[in-house]
Order: sequence, then C-alpha cells, then structure tokens
Amino acid sequence: MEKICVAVRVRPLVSTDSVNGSFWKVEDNRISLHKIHGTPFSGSSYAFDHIFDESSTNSSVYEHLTKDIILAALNGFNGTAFAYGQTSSGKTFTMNGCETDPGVIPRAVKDIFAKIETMSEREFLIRVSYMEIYNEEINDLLVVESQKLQIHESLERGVFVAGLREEVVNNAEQVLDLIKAGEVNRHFGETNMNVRSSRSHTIFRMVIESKGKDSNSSDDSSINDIVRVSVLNLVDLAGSERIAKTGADGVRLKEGKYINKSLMVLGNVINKLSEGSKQRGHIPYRDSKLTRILQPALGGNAKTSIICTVAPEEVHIEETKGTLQFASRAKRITNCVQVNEILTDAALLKRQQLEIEELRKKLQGSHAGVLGQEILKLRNDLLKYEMERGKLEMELEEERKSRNQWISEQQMKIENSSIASFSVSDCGTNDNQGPRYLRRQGFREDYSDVNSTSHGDIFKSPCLKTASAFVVKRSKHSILPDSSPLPDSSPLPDAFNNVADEDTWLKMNNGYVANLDSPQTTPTRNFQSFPLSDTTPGCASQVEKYEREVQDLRRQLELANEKINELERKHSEEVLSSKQLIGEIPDNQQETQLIQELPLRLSESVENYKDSFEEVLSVMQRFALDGKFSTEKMLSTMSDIGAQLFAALEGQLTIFTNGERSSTANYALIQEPQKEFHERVKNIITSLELSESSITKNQDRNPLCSCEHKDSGLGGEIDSSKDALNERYESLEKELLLLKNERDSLLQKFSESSDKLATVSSEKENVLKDLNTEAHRRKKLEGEVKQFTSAFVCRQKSLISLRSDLKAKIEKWKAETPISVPKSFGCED
Ligand SMILES: Nc1ncnc2c1ncn2[C@@H]1O[C@H](COP(=O)(O)OP(=O)(O)OP(=O)(O)O)[C@@H](O)[C@H]1O
Repeated sequence: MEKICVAVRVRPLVSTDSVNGSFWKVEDNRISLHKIHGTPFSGSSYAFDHIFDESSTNSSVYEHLTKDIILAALNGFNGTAFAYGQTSSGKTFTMNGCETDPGVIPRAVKDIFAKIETMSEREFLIRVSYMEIYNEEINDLLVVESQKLQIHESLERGVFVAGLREEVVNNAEQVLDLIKAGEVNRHFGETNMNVRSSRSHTIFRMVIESKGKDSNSSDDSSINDIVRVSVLNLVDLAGSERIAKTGADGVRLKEGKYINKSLMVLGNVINKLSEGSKQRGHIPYRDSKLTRILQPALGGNAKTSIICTVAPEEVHIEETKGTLQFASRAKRITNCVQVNEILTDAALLKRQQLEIEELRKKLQGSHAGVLGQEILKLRNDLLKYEMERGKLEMELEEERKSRNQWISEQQMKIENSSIASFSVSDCGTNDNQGPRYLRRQGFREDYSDVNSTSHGDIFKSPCLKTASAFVVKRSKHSILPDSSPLPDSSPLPDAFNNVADEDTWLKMNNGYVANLDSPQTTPTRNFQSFPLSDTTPGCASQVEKYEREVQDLRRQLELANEKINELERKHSEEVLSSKQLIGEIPDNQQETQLIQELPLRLSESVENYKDSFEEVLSVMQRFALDGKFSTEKMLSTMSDIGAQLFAALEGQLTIFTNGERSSTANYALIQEPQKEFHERVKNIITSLELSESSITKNQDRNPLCSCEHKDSGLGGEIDSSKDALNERYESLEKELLLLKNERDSLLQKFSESSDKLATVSSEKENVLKDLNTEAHRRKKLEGEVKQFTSAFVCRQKSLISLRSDLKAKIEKWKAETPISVPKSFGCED
C-alpha cells in the first residue's frame, strides 16, 4: 500500500490590488494563514509532502513530485499526476509550463524517452492519447471529429474510452507535436479571473509497453516473455470557480456548472477514500466521467501525485482554504501499487504446464478421500447454517411480536393524543368568538414559542419518506441529466442548474460532502415537515398536519411489515432447500464409498491375472524340462505376453488409484494386450498340439521312444493342461468383462456424484449469500424501526407540548378575559 503524494504550490501574486502581500506563509512542508501583522490564525496551518512557494519552478515541482512516477511507469507501474485548484491558481502553468520553464507534461515526455535510451535490455512500444472532458462529454483532442466518446469497462482493459485515438510514437518531439496539435482543439475561455481559463479537464495519456530483448538466447526465456504494460495519466483539471468572481454567464456559466459539479464528485470520492477502508462503503466513481477515468489513480493500483495550486491573494483566502482541505483529505488515501505484467503465449504455456504438474501431484493423494472429507465438511456447514437459521427465525419471531405490541401501544397513544388535541380545538369550535380571539392574538405567539424552544430537535423529522424516495432515486439513477447512460451511478441532484451557485460553491470549498449512501434529513424536508414559521394560524390545520404525518408513518410501518413477511417467506424457502441438500448427502457418501473400493477391486483382479499366468508358466516349464518341445521359445513368448499384460493392468490400476476418469485411450490400454494375450495363448496351444501329434507319429515309428512318453503320460498331461488353460482363460475373460462393466458403472456414478457435489456446493454458496442478504436486510429493518420509534417519540412529544401550550394559553386567556365577556365567548370548562 502506498499513500498518494500530495503537494501544494503557491502561485506568485498577480493582482495589482494585492498591496498587502501574501497572507500565506510557507515554512518547509507547512503552509499557514497569517494576519496582516504576521501572527498566525489558529487552525489554519496545513502540512503536506511538499510545499512549493511563489518562487518555485516547474522544474523543481517535476523533480520532487512527478519524476518518480514517470520512472516507475517505465517499469510497469501505472501512474497519475494531476493538478487541482481554483481557477487561475496555476494548474495549466504547472502542467504545461511556458517557453522558459516547461511544465510537468513536456518534462515527463522528454524524461521517458531519455530513460528508454538507457534501458538497452528492454524494447518499448509507446502509444499516446489526449482527451478532454468538456461539459461532461469526452472529446478526442487528437481527432476533432471524435466527440462524445463513451467509457467502457472490460476484464482485459479495465476502464477505457472507446474510440479514442492512440498514436504510436518513437520520440519526444513527435509527442510534443501531438500535444501542440491537441491544445488547439482544447476548450479555453476568458473569465474575469483568467484570460485563458481552461473550460475542460484534460487527460494526456501514455501507454508504455516493454519486453526484455533476446528472448531466444536467454536461459530462462520465460522472464523475457513477460510484457509490462503501464498507463501514465497527466491531468490538468479545470478550476473550481465562484460565479460571482468569474462573472460567468451564458456558455461560461454552463461550463462553470459542469466544472464545479465534476469537481464536487471528485471531492466526494476523495472524501470517501480518505475515510479508510472499513467506513468508506460505496465510492461514487461513476458519478462523473472524470472520477470514472481516474478510478485506478484514486484508491486503485496506480502511483499517484496531486499538486494543489493556490492563489495567495487575500480575496481568495476562502478558496485556498477549500483547496488545502481537499489536499489534506487526499493525503490520507492509499493505493495498492503493483507492476502490470502480461504473459506471452510461450510463458503462459510454461506456467500452465507447471500448474498442471502441481495439480497432478495433488490428485495423487486419495481423491475419493478428499471427496469424502469435502462432503463431511459440507454437511457440517449445512448443519451450522441450519442452526443459525433456526436462531434467526426465533429472533425474527420475537422481534415481530414485540414490534407489533409496540405499534399497537403507539397507535393507542397517538389516538389518545389526537383526541386530546381535538378536544382543545373542539372547545373553540363550539364557541365562535373564543377561537377567533385565540387565532388573532395567541396562536402566533404560541407558535413562536414552540419555534424557539423546539427548533431543530422536536420538529425535525427523520424524514423516512425522503429516505425511501432517495433509495428509489438511487436505483433509477442510470440516466444522467445529459441522458448518457451510466450504469450503477450514485444519486446526484436531478438538475445541476444551481450547482455553480454560491451555496454549492461554498459547500464544495468548505469540504461539505453529501453522504450519498445514507438516508438523510434533507433541509427542504425539514422545513416541509413542520412549517413552524407558517403564518396560517389554524390550530385545527396543524393538528391535521400531525394527523397526516402520523398516517404517513403508519403507512411506512405497514410497508416494513410487508418486508418482514417477505423475508420470512424467503427464510422458509431456504429451510426447505437446506433440508433437500442434507437429504442428498447419504447418496453422495454411498457413491464415494464405491469409488473408494474401486482401486482395491482392480488390484484383486491383477492378482488373479498373475496367478493364472504363473500356472501357464509352470506348465510350460514342465514341457521344457521334458526337452521335446521348443519350450524356451514358448516361454520367452509367454514372458513377453505376461509382461505386457501386467504392465497394462498395473497402468490401468494406477490410473484408477489416481482418481482419473475413464477414457477410450485408457480402455485400449487393457484391451490390446488382452487380445494379444489371447492370440498368443491360442498359438501356443496349436503349436503344442502339432508337436504332440508329431511326437505320436515319431512314437509310432520308434516304439522305444513312444514307450518312454507313454510311460511318463505326457500326452494326457498336455491335454489336461490345455483344458485347464482354456478354462482358466475363459474364466479370466469373463471376470475381466465383469470388471469392465463394473468399472464403467462406477465411473458413471463417480461422474454423477461429482456433478451433484458441484451442485451442492453452488447451492450451499447460494444459501450463504441469501443468509447474508437476509442479515443485511434485517439490520436495515432494525434501523428503520428505530427511526420510526424516534419519529413517533418526536411526534408524541410535540403533541404533548402543543397540548399543554394550548391548555396554558386557554387558561391564560380565560384568566385575562374580563368577566363581562359574554358567556358564548368562553369555554365552559
Ligand atoms: N507559478 C507561476 N509562476 C508564474 N506565473 C504563473 C504561475 N502560476 C500561474 N501563473 C500565471 O497565472 C495565470 C493563471 O494560471 P493558469 O492559467 O495556469 O491557471 P489555472 O489554474 O490553469 O486556471 P484555469 O484552470 O481556471 O483556467 C497565467 O497567466 C499563468 O501564466
């Protein structure tokens, strides 16, 4: 994590009427506001990474603030440098500079190409683009026709401007020429504050790609197969402006509104980011094109520096304070800086091969065992969720009961209070003169009393209606006033007509930030909810208003009830799905057991093959001992066959033990040697038969010999061996067929169980997500119920106080009313 580097630059005095000199004093990295005679104002001192005083040059700003970012960009880090400040404070001067003192942008361009010259071990590809955001529209400064470009986002490119020209460049001069051409298309305008005021935000962008040279000669070619891609943004923002000072109207006024609006969003983003990751919540990047494009620089992965320019004149003190507060907040932001690397195909292949190897090693452990463990874990998790859900259900039930009880109590109380209030007004209605007098003389006094005592607290409604309307507005806020769709935008004012007015300007510069993510008591609503200064003196109308408010609150409560019911319905659905999942677990376990037994069965079959082969071998050995047949040849052939068969069987066994699935190739491994084995055994038997018949013939011709063979009973032995062999072979074939079938069905089950496991896992995740959402909703609901409570309490308090005030007034009036007043004027109490 790396903090954003923030510096302040004080522009030299330009105004001729600033005779008193600068009020801002710069000491090292601290700037403070001083009185005319030199004593500092308390609370107006700020410290930053660097402070550049009036005498500073663009060269020193570049060296201290931007050079490191530029060098890092050459090594694959994204970088952004931008200038922020009020109009005419020197942003464009800092970024672009002048003939004698070039600014940050030309210096960066020259530095990049100079540095590339020294990095002979790498080759570079540089592309540049130049754009402006004018009245919230993106224009390409290098291609005049490319206007109103859209922002897109993709996995590969992140946030990017579609259709923006990217020019491939080879040297600094080429880039500087492009900038010069772009400057011609940029929007400038004259205001009271600046004869050449930037009316748009500009972003000069360099995309730097680099790769190690001589990838073939290197031993570790993968290092040279890595391509680094970094984006460098150099941004000159338009300045915040106070319409009263700039004297803008017409086009300038419109521009000013857009400028102020986008800077306000930038301030909001900075504010949110400065709050730290836990509290910050939603960051409104999408609220303006500027913040969307600068997103990686603000809380993203880029190295970022901000130069805040200020004007030293007394007349600009408030604006300067605003800028310094913005800078202070920006100082708290941290970015997660990292090198951006892309792998070429060769490097990718190598990396993938390694990964496959690693995965294979992992798989060599008992796959089925892992599966079993996974299922066990899943079951535990599900049980845990089941318990959690039960607990939640109970809590919800309790909460619902207590809330219902509380609501009915409140309703009773409100009804009682309303009746009491009505009885006071009724008292006047029965008597025509009394209330008229009350209205004429007492009521406004009463209300001014109420106003003075309860201002702010008692009558301040939490304005839930506004809050929910706010949420609806947020969800509908995909279309901005200029009707360019921006998905997921945060809420903004419906119209920006008043953005550039003094109030907004002051709020912006005093660091006021609307909290876009929490329901607020909007100022307008406060006044509407209880028009305390309302001159209509009708007591009954006030009570009616109370009644209406109460009705509103009741409706809100009904809505909340509906929400709770919906939540409960969802809950029971989730319970059902959890039960279903738990029911599926035994099936999965059975299948896992079958899969676990598979290697054992296969190894048994291998043993059987071995035994039968040894039998064949022993018979052959006996033939060889008799020395009548070409047994050596036969034995060697048999050994070959055996070796092949065993290799195939063992290979198959290893495949299964490693948990791999069956494939036609694996199947062929066992089928081929088996066929061969079958053929060769047949051949051997035929050759044995032939040998036997030749022996018999010889025996006929040579009785001595025949006698010997007959005596030894070799013919019979051969026959019986042949039969045994055939029998054994057939049984082996059958066994093999059975095993194959069994293996196929087990594999089928294994694949089904894997699929089920995947489904179970995804369902588990869904259940988890739903539970989380539900917990969130519950919290929200609790918050809303709390707000209702406080609203009711406020209403109740105000009703009580109104009633007692009215009573007191009536008492007072009665006491003051002369006895001679006709009876019909008074209340008969
Ligand atoms: N450090 C400085 N040294 C000398 N002159 C400066 C300095 N900073 C600003 N100026 C001068 O002040 C005037 C206003 O500066 P510049 O146009 O850069 O302000 P800006 O903040 O970009 O204003 P805006 O964005 O509102 O147009 C220019 O004439 C500029 O030359």
